[in-house]
Amino acid sequence: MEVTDLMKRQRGRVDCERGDQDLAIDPGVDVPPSLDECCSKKDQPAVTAWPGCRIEIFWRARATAEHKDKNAAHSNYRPLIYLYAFGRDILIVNEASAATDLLETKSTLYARRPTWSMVALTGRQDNIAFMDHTDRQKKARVILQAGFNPKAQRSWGPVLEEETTSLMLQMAQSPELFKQHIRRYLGSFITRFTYGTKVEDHELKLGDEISVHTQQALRPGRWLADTVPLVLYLPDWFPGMAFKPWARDARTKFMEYTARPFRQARSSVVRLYVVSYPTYNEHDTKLDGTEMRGMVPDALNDIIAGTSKYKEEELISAASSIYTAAIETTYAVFMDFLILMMAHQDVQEKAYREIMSVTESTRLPLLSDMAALPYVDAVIREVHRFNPVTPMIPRSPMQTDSYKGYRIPKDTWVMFNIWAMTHDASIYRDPHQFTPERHLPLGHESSAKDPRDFTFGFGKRICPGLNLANVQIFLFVSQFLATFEIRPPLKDDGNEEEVVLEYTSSFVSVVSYRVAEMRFYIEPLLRMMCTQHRLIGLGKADLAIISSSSLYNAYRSSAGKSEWKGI
Ligand code: HEM
Repeated sequence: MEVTDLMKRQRGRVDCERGDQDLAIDPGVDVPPSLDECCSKKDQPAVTAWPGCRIEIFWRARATAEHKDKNAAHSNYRPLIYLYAFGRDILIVNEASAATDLLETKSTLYARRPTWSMVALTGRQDNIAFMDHTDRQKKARVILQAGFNPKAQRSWGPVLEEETTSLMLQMAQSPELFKQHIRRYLGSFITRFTYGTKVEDHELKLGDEISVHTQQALRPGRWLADTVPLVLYLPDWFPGMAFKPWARDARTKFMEYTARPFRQARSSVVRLYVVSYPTYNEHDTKLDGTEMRGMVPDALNDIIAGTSKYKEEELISAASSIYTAAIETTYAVFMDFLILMMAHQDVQEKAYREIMSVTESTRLPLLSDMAALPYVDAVIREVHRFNPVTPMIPRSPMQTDSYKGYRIPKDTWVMFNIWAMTHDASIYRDPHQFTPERHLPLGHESSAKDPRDFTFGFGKRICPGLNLANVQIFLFVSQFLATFEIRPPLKDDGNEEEVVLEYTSSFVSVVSYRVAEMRFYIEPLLRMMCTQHRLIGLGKADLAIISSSSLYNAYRSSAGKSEWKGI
C-alpha cells in the first residue's frame, strides 16, 4: 500500500498494533484517543495501513467537531496522522492551515526533504529537489526562478506560443501519436530553454527513462535500503541486492542525460571564446557573448567571464533538476485535462465558446488573451484541484519541533497531503464534483481559494517552475480547446462509453481510466473534429489558415488510419 493510496482511499479496517511509545506526543497535552478506541469506533474513517505498523489518529475530537457541516461526509481526513512505517516516523498533514503553519511560518525549519537512500545511489544527490536547503541549493533555486519568472517570460513566451501551435498541428496530422507529440513538445521546449539545443529522439527516450527511475526511486516502502541502510554495505551477489545494479544503471543514465548536454554547452561557450580571444583562459574577464542561447550557455558565459555571482556547480544543480520536475508534472496536468474534458462535455463546450468569443475564430489563443478568458482559467484551476498531480509533498524538520502540543521529532518524514487539502469540504464545497464555476466570483460570493496555492507547494521550497507551468498549461488548454473536440471512445453498439475516473498511485499522479489505456487515450483524439470555424495557425511568421472542414473531411476519408497525413 502506498502512502498516496493510503491518503486518498481511507477505507477498510485499521490493521494496527499498539505501539510501545507515544513517539510524537507530549504527555498530558491534548492526548489523542487510544488505538483501541480508533480501531473499534464504527464512525471513524477507517485507515488502511501496512500490516504490523502502528498508527495514531490525532485530534479526533477536534476533527469531529470541525467536520459537522453538511459536507462532512466528504471530509474523511484527520488534520494530522502519525504512522510508524519503514522504520521511521511519518506524519501526514492533511489540513491546509497546518501546512501553512509549518511550511510558511516555520519555513526554515521545514525547508529540508527527507533522505531517501536511493537518491544518492541513483545519482540524484545534486538535484535541487532532493538536496538539503544549503547555500548551493538556494542559489540553484535562484537561477531557476530568474529563468522562469514573468520578466524572463518576455523572451521565451513567444517561443512557447509557437511551439504550442506546432503541437496542435502535429496532433491534427497524427492524432494517434498524441502522447508522443506532447512529450516531445514538453521535452524539446525544456531542452531548448535549458541548454539552447534541439532535443534528439534518443535523448527524449533517455529523459523518459530517467523520469521513470526517479519515480521508482522515491516510492515509499519499495526499497529495503530505506528501512535497513546497512544493506548498502552488502555485496551485489548477496540475496536481495538486485537493487544495486539497477541503481547503478539508473545513475549512469542520469549522468549521461544531464552531464553530456552541459559539457556540450560548456565546450561551445569555451570554443567560441578561444576563437574570439586566442589568448583566452578561463579567468579572462574580457569575454562576452556566445551564439548559443539558453539558461546554461547564458549563465556559463557570465561564470567563465567572472561576472556571475553563481558557481558552475550551482548551475549544474539547477540544470539537472529541471527535466523530470517539469515534464512529468506538466504532462500529468495535460492528461488530467484531456480526460476531465472528455468526462465533462458541458464544461468543454462553455470554455470553447468563451475562446471563440475572444478570438472570433480567426486565430489561436495567445498569452495576451489570458486575462480575457476567466472560464478557461477556472477550468485550469479545477483540473489542478480535482487531481493535484503531486498529491504528497515530503519535508523533514531540521530540529525536533513542537506543534500545538505535539512533538515532531527531527528527521520525521512529514508528508503534506495536498490531495486532502484540495478536497477539504470546508474550503471547497462538494469537493468531489468537478465544478470550474467555483473559481469564478458570483454576486457577493468571492471565488474559491486558488488551488495552485497548494499544488505548487509552500515556503522556501515552493516550485520554482510555477510560472512556466502556468503559462504552458494555459497555452495548451486554450489552444487545444480552440482546435479539437474531445469525446469518449465508442462502444461496439455505437454509443459513447461512460467515463469512470481513477487515479494512478505514483509519486506524480494522473487520472486514469478503466478501459485499456491505448483505447482510452487514443480513441477520443481519433475522433477529433475541427468544426467549421476552428482554425490552425502554423506560427506567427508563417501563419497558414487551414480550412478546418477540409481537415475534418480528410480525416473522415482516411477513417482515422495512422498513415493519414491530414493536409
Ligand atoms: C503543473 C506543473 C507542476 C507542478 C504541479 C509542480 C509542483 C511542484 C511541487 C508540489 C513541488 C514541491 C514544492 C514543495 O516542497 O513545497 C515542486 C518542486 C519543484 N519543481 Fe515543480 N511543479 C510543476 C512544474 C515544474 C516545472 C515546469 C519546473 C521547472 C521548469 C519545476 C521545477 C521544480 C523544482 C526544481 C522543484 C524542487 C524545488 C525544491 O525542492 O526546492 N516544476 N514542484
